[in-house]
Amino acid sequence: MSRPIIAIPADIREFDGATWHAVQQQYVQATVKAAGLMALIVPALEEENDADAILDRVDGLLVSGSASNVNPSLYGKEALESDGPFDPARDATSLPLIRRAIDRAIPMLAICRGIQELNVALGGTLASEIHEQPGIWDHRKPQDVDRDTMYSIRQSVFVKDGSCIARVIGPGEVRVNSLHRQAIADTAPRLQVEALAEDGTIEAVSVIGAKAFAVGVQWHPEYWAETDSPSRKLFVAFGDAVRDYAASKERLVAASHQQKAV
Ligand SMILES: N[C@@H](CCC(=O)NCCCC(=O)O)C(=O)O
Repeated sequence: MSRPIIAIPADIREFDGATWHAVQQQYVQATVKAAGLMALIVPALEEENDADAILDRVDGLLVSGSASNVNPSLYGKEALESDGPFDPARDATSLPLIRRAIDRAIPMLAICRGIQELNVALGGTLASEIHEQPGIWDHRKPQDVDRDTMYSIRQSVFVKDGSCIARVIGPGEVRVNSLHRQAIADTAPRLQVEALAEDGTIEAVSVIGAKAFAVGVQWHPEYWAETDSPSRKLFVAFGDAVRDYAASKERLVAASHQQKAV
């Protein structure tokens, strides 16, 4: 069987005087090297999206991080300039893909902005500038440092016993990186909280009743997926779920061909 393929929704970025559909290398690298899959970058379209047309052709969905923020209008709040930068095309592409992947039991891993999109897609809300709240740490990415330092593992989160993530990386304390200004405020009804930071920030969720791997993490397992054990385990588990889905799809196709041949 050839490598299963996962969809990664792109961001819209502007550089060199042009508009680009972009995904950071670390997500593709972790997909190929740690999860053992192939990645398909999905253009970010503000209109004319067709989530099912994409999902018909892949075996999983990886929703990546991004410096842009989900537009607050998508969770019932007024969008202030200070809530930016925004990426409406990314929002319009990711949220339908997330909802349809869950409906169709297609494996999904959502990272950082991705867990925030997952929460909003299922009816939850986000809090901005969480470091300004009393008792909440500064989870933002360190400034003016090299990328390895920016993504350095520097925070403890506590994985709930019996959770989906606990079955992958074990319950209890795990060390992770942290690069976000927003976080889940009201958890969507269909999500269960799976890990918390010491300051109470929600760091991981899973979809209640999901028929496939459907997990979101606020940290960045992709960045150290080849060297950090919990990061690698997450990507291997995602890869295994995608391979199972691809194999079941192949069985269905073979069975329908057999039926036609009779
Ligand atoms: N914008 C959201 C999500 C943060 C996120 O995905 N961070 C990844 C960092 C990407 C980069 O800046 O290179 C938030 O701030 O909460």
